[in-house]
Amino acid sequence: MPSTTDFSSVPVLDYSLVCSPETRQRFIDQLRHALINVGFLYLSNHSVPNHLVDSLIDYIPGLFALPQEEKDKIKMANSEHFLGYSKLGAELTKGAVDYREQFDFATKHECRWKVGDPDYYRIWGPCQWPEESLIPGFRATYEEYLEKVQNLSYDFSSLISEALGLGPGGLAKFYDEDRLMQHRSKIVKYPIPPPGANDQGVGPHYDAGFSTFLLQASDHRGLQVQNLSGEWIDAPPISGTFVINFGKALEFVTNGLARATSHRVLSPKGDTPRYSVPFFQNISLTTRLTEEVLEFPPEVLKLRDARGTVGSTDSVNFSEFNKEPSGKVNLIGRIKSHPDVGEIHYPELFKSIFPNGFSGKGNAY
Ligand SMILES: O=C(O)CCC(=O)C(=O)O
Ligand SMILES: [Fe+2]
Repeated sequence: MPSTTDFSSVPVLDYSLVCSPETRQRFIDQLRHALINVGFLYLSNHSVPNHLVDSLIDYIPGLFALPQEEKDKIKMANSEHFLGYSKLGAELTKGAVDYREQFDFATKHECRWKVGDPDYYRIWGPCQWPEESLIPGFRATYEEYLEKVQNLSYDFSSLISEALGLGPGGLAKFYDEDRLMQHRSKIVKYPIPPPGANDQGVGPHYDAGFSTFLLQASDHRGLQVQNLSGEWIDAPPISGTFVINFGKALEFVTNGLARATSHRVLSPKGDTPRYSVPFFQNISLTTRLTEEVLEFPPEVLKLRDARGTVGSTDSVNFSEFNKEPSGKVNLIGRIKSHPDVGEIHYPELFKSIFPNGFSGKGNAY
């Protein structure tokens, strides 16, 4: 049954409340509500400088306007780390084609894999960048942006932990030292679909990790999130904010206290494309979530019970968290989203996921 705490809009939280001892608790209370009952929030007055966000946004149309052969030089199929360019229609959600074009990037990282290590150690590694002379300054701007969002994501993780009654360091054990961590981000273009085509920008899905920091980089509606009764609620762009949502890993380790909320993007209407830049905060590759039990105060658990059960959604999920290390779960997710890349770089795992080869339809994410 849907509960009375069901939401009809996504709450906006003002990060500046955290800075003052008089208002900090108000922020924590709002965050607790968003974590348990919504799974999504907007964050205003955040710590990533506006000028950096604006510079990144300014680069985006030019990035997609690079000559097709330059984009193809850095195609994702080159990369065992699933980093690089995916042309329109190359990605699947639940077996259906997403109508978007994108570049997957990530924070700086040296791949840790060596012979004998598990295959999922190879999922993180260096990015493929477009030729500097064709888009001067883009790489440095985006790298600086990623570093700033990464810092915000760690600060925010402490706030999540506090909001759930674990104290500020309660989630620290899920991250390795910086050298061993990588967080992913991508720059996405949702073009206007041809007349008569369906409007799946990206189909309903959950994110995998702890939290996602989404920059809506153009003034288009399209992002929608599913509430407890299954209705799709709009999350339109609000200038100066990030949309933050929580992923399956956080839901899993908090025993359902934090919600991973299903979301989707409808293709834009009008005559200009929609752009967005999600940042996915990862957790340690080697963590096995079933081995990490967290203890929550009873008053926090009561709030989860008051929420009631979450109705079924038509989202895909990351059900393997109950048996595999986090890196392996992510690798399986990447292969399902990008089967062509998976088949090249992880042929054995690809075969176990798609025993009859990939038909273009079926059980993909
Ligand atoms: O483009 C957006 O607004 C959201 C994208 C998204 O949910 C994702 O890539 O996981
Ligand atoms: Fe998402």
